[in-house]
Amino acid sequence: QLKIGFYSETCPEAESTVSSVVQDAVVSDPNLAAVLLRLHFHDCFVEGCDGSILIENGPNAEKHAFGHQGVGGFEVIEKAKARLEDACPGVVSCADIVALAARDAIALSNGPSYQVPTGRRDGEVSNVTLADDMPDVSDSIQQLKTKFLHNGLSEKDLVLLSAAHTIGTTACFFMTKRLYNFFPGGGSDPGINPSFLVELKATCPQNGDVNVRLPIDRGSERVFDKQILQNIKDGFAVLESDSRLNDDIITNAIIDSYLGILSPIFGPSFEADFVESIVKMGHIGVKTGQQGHVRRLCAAFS
Ligand code: HEM
Ligand SMILES: [Ca+2]
Ligand SMILES: [Ca+2]
Repeated sequence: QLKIGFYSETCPEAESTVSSVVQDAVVSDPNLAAVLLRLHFHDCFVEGCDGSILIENGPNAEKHAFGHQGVGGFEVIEKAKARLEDACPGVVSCADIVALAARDAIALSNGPSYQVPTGRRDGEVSNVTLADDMPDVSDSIQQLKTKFLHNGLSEKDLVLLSAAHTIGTTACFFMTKRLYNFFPGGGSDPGINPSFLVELKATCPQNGDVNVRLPIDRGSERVFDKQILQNIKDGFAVLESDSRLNDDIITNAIIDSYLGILSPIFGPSFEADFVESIVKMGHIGVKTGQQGHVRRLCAAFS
């Protein structure tokens, strides 16, 4: 139902406007690339890619859900929306702006460029309980697979989309359990490479400041590349959920396929397959045609 260039007649400058707003934002704060990419994931996984996460309708708004902890980039989306309301009022949906911004963020991080099918309409619900099934860092590999499958995404999509952690940072908040309380009696995740464990504990000491941030892809936090997969394989994953991809023969083999371990010459392309997966993610539960509406302000239903 979505199509590439949906706005080519109704708002020809739609995509270039989003690109220029995202570019300005990332130049002034490089980490916004990661933030915008994450925002697209969190939007799509709750009620579909419909801008539901952008709504600010009080303490029970979806955006305040625990599962959305740390999500941001709202001001960038709202700025692009304001420019587009000036240029072509009531035409470009907030849901599409989120999807386009994620694409631009990847390109600005030296990742693959791709075309985004557009034509999403904005959703009309927002409730904190709707995000209860968001994937969690502490989920088992089985839970992660199930949550992705519920959104029409395969094990391969799970691996490729988790590799979005090739850019960005996490707060120590998400590390505490993994470093100090992994088992009921305490202790750390045995999946962490011992030399890395020392490093992680130094950055996130027990009872330390949980707001301290560290790169998720060790040594490559600003570049969109497949280093994250090598790090995961070697026990250098920072996020617990990424490390869980090692726990399963299928996801393990998928990681290996991109690292050229199974077939050094004829292996699949990480970049090309990532693009396929993120475009697929961008189709989750989309509203098109007469469904939903196009908001005037991304944070409000009207
Ligand atoms: C598989 C399930 C996933 C889990 C459990 C998960 C969890 C997390 C957590 C806990 C953080 C740190 C947040 C913070 O401290 O601010 C994070 C960051 C991030 N996630 Fe995920 N994530 C998952 C999948 C994805 C997917 C599918 C994408 C995009 C396609 C994505 C993109 C990102 C990005 C880019 C960041 C860095 C954000 C920043 O620098 O502020 N994640 N994720
Ligand atoms: Ca949504
Ligand atoms: Ca990287």
